[in-house]
Amino acid sequence: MAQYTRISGSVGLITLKNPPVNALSAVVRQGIVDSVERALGEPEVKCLVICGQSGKFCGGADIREFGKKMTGPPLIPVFHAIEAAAKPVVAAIEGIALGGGLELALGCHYRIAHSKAKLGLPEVTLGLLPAAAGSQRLPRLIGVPAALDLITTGRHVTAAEALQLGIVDQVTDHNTVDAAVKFALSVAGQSLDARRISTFPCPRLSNLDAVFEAAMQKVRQAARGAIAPVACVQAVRAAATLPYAQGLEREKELMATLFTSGQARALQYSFFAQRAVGRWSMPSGARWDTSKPKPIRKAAVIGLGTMGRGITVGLAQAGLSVVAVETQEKQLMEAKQAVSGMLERGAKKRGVSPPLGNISYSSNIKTVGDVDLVIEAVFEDMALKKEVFQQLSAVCRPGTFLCTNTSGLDIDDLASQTPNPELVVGMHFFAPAHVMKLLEVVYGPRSSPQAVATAMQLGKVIGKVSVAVGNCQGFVGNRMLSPYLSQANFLLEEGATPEFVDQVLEEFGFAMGAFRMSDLSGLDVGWRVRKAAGLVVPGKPARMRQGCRYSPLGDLLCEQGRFGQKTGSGWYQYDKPGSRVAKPDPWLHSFLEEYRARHGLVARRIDHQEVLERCLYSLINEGFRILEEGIAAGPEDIDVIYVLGYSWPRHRGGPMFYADMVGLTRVLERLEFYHQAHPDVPSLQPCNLLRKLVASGTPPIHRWREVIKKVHSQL
Ligand SMILES: CCCCCCC[C@H](O)CC(=O)SCCNC(=O)CCNC(=O)[C@H](O)C(C)(C)COP(=O)([O-])OP(=O)([O-])OC[C@H]1O[C@@H](n2cnc3c(N)ncnc32)[C@H](O)[C@@H]1OP(=O)([O-])[O-]
Ligand SMILES: NC(=O)c1ccc[n+]([C@@H]2O[C@H](COP(=O)([O-])OP(=O)(O)OC[C@H]3O[C@@H](n4cnc5c(N)ncnc54)[C@H](O)[C@@H]3O)[C@@H](O)[C@H]2O)c1
Repeated sequence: MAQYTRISGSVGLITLKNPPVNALSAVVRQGIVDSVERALGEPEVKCLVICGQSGKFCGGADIREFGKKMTGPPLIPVFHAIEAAAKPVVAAIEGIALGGGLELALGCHYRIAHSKAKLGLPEVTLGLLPAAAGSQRLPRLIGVPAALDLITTGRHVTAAEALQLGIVDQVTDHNTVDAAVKFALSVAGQSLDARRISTFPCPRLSNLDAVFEAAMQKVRQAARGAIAPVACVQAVRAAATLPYAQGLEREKELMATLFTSGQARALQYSFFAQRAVGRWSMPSGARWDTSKPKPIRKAAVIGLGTMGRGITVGLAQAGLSVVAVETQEKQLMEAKQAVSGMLERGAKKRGVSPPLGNISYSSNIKTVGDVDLVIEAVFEDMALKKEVFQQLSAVCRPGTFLCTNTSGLDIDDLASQTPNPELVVGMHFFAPAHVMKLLEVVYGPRSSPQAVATAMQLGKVIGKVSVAVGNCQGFVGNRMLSPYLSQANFLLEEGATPEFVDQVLEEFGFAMGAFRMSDLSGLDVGWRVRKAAGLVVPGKPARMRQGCRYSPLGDLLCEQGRFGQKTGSGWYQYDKPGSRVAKPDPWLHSFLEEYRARHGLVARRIDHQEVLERCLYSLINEGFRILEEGIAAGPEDIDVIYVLGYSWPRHRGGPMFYADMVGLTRVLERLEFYHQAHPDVPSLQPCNLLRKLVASGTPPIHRWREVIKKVHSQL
């Protein structure tokens, strides 16, 4: 609702009330209409202030209303009525003014923001554009280049930047509503002619075509097939080239296409999924709302290689004390330098001082005796990790949580090295650990709910989206990647090239195809894992292992010292070791031809559809297995992991959402088809849960949990 009160006799105060973010639901919109009408009708009222309750101005349109039948007054006429008012209307912006919230403020005559407020038009991140006249008013207020930046990226700006850009008129450190009331009284009675943004001409640009061409090129490159950023550029172009009323028509037209698009559905699903994963549960029945985390003030990181350094930076930046341990003196010195550099660069960007003093470095594991939680990040070697866990158990005080950053080793096996296995969980970060948003929190059968809650909470403190998952080889993300990569390899054996497979996957929206990604992460990583699993055995018949089809292509490349970017060659060639520009490699093509000839394989023409279906559907099938086994609680968990950790295109929601969009019947049919053609590839055999979902009438994704529950109760 919107509450109307009178302040100091002559100020009408409208307070938006719709927790948690005062979104503009039908009731709130109606409340604004009624309150504005009332205030304008009261002769004693000289000016109006609009604010939001609980220190939040407004989070925009109510996203939960999208997709339902629209009721209540539409936003544009509401904002026009405010702008047309003969009494000054001032927006008092505390906390947030996002999307429709900022558009509401732009409809007001003045805007006063608290210094801690964040403003922005993030509609593009939901597959939309600011269609309550935001795309038309903002360029008129701050000019085309700045408006293009804000609208196409959806980034939030601070109050200070908003003031600099001209979005707000004043910033205050004090009570914003008081400041707005005072301000409103000071301008009451003055002409409002120069305050109605819709009447402003859009600031002229001499190089208009060039600016829009550059903007379009930029969004097309970054968007990887997303349609909303393109529509945002088109809408701003309309503001720059058309009168306001016609610009609004164009905005409406563009929004109509976006509003019902699959991409908008996917992005909005993704928005809610990222919030839903915080409400985790374990098969034991333990849940986020019944498990209390322990506060973590001091943490230790063991092993300061690629991952340990990033984790140390993340913890220190969040204000925690960190003991950083590395046994190799040379590595320790290098790590100290690298960590300090990362902290300094990060601090410079944010205009704060680097928290260098939060970290103490040591080569002695005994220095971690007084920490609350340890994150181990030594080499991916079970024997070494077990030794480290035994040492930790001896030196840490009772109750210290012991976490491992292993990429996929058995958490339970590690926990068994300690007298308190309930304190052990996986905290699986993604490289670079201080940048990537995803954290897989892995619980073993003996991990306590408090250990899970603590790791989830710590993830939140350091700015991650944490997803709780069960213990299995590779956990959720890497486990699903395995059949995807296998299919990519099989396709090469059957006639494709790395360039073609990558092109198809990149056109789908991945930042990198399977082979470019493998070259970046290092082919030796998987090789080591396969060796440890007994799959790389010289002299064994090549294309079968443990009764299943196996492609030794990656192993053969590693035997040649081709580890990817780091060695200057892998699936592609690079100018020099460490170079990032992948070029097709004629050597690799002849190597593939020789390989096929040696194994009696005849290269055939493979089309886009086959590449996409075999890579994606095998990955999705593994996702269904993970749900069936209860390793992930719901499809949202898997989708968040893939969007945030594996560059799955956000506008496609995630693998499980994509399966829902394609249609489960179709996914099942195609898997059956491919499995028939490749009976020695078990990952193509449709899993039971997928069959059950299809058999139960292919319910939409938000109802899968009901079927999953039934499957679990039958186990
Ligand atoms: C043809 C039709 C024409 C339409 C006209 C277009 C109008 C306009 O241009 C479109 C929009 O405004 S589009 C909108 C543009 N606005 C945006 O894109 C802003 C989106 N919101 C955010 O970015 C963040 O939530 C905040 C930064 C606001 C708060 O962050 P934080 O403090 O970390 O908190 P948190 O954990 O993130 O959220 C807490 C709870 O609030 C919930 N909720 C939040 N916003 C909601 C909303 N608008 N609605 C509903 N619910 C919303 C959220 O789901 C969660 O509840 P859950 O039960 O746990 O799921
Ligand atoms: N690199 C990635 O992309 C990535 C991503 C997620 C998880 N992981 C996992 O994180 C862990 C670390 O990987 P990384 O890539 O940072 O490895 P890395 O080789 O870069 O670093 C490992 C570090 O551990 C140190 N170390 C070894 N034994 C030690 C001991 N007993 N005490 C203290 N330090 C010791 C080594 O000197 C080295 O500096 C592995 O388990 C890996 O699987 C890696």
